Amino acid sequence: MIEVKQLTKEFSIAKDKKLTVLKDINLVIEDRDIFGIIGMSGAGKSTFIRCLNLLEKPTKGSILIDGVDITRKRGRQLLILRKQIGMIFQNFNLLMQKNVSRNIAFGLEITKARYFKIPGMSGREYEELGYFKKRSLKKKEIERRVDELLKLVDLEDKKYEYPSKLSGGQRQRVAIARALATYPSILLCDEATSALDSRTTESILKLLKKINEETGVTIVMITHEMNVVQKICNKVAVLDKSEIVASGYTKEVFGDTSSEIVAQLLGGEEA
Ligand SMILES: Nc1ncnc2c1ncn2[C@@H]1O[C@H](COP(=O)(O)OP(=O)(O)OP(=O)(O)O)[C@@H](O)[C@H]1O
Repeated sequence: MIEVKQLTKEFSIAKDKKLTVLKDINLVIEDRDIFGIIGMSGAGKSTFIRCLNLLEKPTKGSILIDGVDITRKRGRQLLILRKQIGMIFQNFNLLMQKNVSRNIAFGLEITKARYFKIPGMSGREYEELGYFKKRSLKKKEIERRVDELLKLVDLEDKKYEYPSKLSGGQRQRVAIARALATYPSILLCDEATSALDSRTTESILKLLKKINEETGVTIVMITHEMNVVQKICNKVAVLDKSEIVASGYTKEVFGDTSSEIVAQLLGGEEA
């Protein structure tokens, strides 16, 4: 569970001048939710999602993941916590000089085995596998995980292909596999389907839903595409001028005809 408490983010924009981008945000995202964050351009969506994995440091407030306040962690503890959060982006951010298999393996190769938290594995099993040791994963272990992920995202036939030879949808599948490689419990999606056509968007959403159901990963997505939220988000929060103005089950939030901002968003009047 993610609990966001009184989160405020200010940017210094000039001497003695601050811009408040997030103001006193309170939000609970439950395990296995597919949670959408929507709002007009400039509302603070990107800043919010970047605060969730501490790419931006909150000015005030706390972010608790399973009860642990990540804003207070430093060094090795922060590294371990960060492994619980994967992220995908609008422009995929793949390493163009590496093939699909190496892109997916990248996070596994640079992470010490003890930073992994494999779901369902007991302490004893970890010990037997040497997961408490300082070593990196063995080549064979990495290959096994890469193959598992290729199967999950349905790209087994592209294992040795380079990103330049892939379609946008295939690139996003590689990015999803890479983000999930270290067994995160949370996947953040930053406008993950905005660069894709409607058919490809559909197939990526289907994949995300399948992954959510099969692995139990919690998904938090920011998007300006209302149809995306309607298709897969069970819950949604509306950000308007730095504040959460509505949140709850998608059907209820979108069904609230008295909300001007919801009407604007659904009417496609996004700037
Ligand atoms: N590093 C920064 N320094 C100063 N201002 C910033 C910084 N990052 C974002 N902002 C400002 O914060 C506000 C919110 O930006 P943010 O990117 O979070 O909004 P958004 O809802 O994601 O918008 P969009 O949908 O257009 O991407 C904007 O006014 C933006 O200019």
